[in-house]
Amino acid sequence: MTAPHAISVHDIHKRYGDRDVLRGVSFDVPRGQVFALLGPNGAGKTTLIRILTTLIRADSGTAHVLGHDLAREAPRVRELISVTGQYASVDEELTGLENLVMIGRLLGRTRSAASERAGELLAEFGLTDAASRRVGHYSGGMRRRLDLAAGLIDSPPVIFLDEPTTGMDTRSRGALWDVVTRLAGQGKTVFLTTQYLEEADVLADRVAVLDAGAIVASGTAADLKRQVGSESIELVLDDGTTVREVTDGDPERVREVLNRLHHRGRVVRTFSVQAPTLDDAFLALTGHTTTDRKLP
Ligand SMILES: Nc1ncnc2c1ncn2[C@@H]1O[C@H](COP(=O)(O)OP(=O)(O)OP(=O)(O)O)[C@@H](O)[C@H]1O
Repeated sequence: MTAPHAISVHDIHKRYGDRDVLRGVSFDVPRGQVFALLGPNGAGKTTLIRILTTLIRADSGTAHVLGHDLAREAPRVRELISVTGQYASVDEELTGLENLVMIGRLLGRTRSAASERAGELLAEFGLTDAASRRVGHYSGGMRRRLDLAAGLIDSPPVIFLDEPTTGMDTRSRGALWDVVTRLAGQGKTVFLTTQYLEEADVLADRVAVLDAGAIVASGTAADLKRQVGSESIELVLDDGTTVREVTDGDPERVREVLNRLHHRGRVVRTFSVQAPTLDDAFLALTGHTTTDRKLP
């Protein structure tokens, strides 16, 4: 028998009132991979994480973590996972070190074992210098890293991160990306949700795109980018309107866009070349942008 996948999701449905938030979601995450669920606000990402971490139940469908059925073996699943949400859950009144020691003690470690593990994690997450500072004085990025460290005291094999870098500046985002890369290097399976195409591209072995509760595309980031195109141009016209087009680095396609605007008598004020955004991906994959479609 082959070893079960780290995460296996089959035909999950979830409805709130008359709103179908998840509409038959299925995918597998092999062990030791980083999997990114990419989608805009309200797509259903947090709802799916809450289901997979046993906080809420799906209306129908099945899901397994390392072969354990979420519906029948929730306590076992909880031993195998850690989950870090969008809001830090550590105590602001305590120092970083005190927070981790306290959680270690709650998990049944002796004081010296808890301190030792806390020291290891603080070092691993670049927080040693801030160990004896109160968390209330940490930056958002430092808190998020401490929060993630708090979930890793017992070194669970499967790690869920809900939008781990939303609202972070570029430096904190880079620091968190390093942490995720290191966890993957240790053989952990990481499931993360994100609104950033670039984040999925940098971190994930496989990406699934969630749109209004359904997976509309999945594959490697390279597969996805092939469908989306590698480059877009953004033009601001003299009346202030913005035009974006995927051009894939092809000068001919840039010329076509400029000619078209010229024939329509439009004057281009500025011109920039950009990597595709989540909006470009959505437009290419679904025919609509992230904002022009509401849930059914
Ligand atoms: N407990 C709830 N009761 C009713 N509706 C809910 C509940 N939780 C989520 N929803 C709705 O389900 C939809 C999906 O929400 P969800 O939080 O899963 O999206 P998301 O992709 O994580 O977005 P975000 O990036 O905003 O967290 C939203 O329209 C939300 O309003």
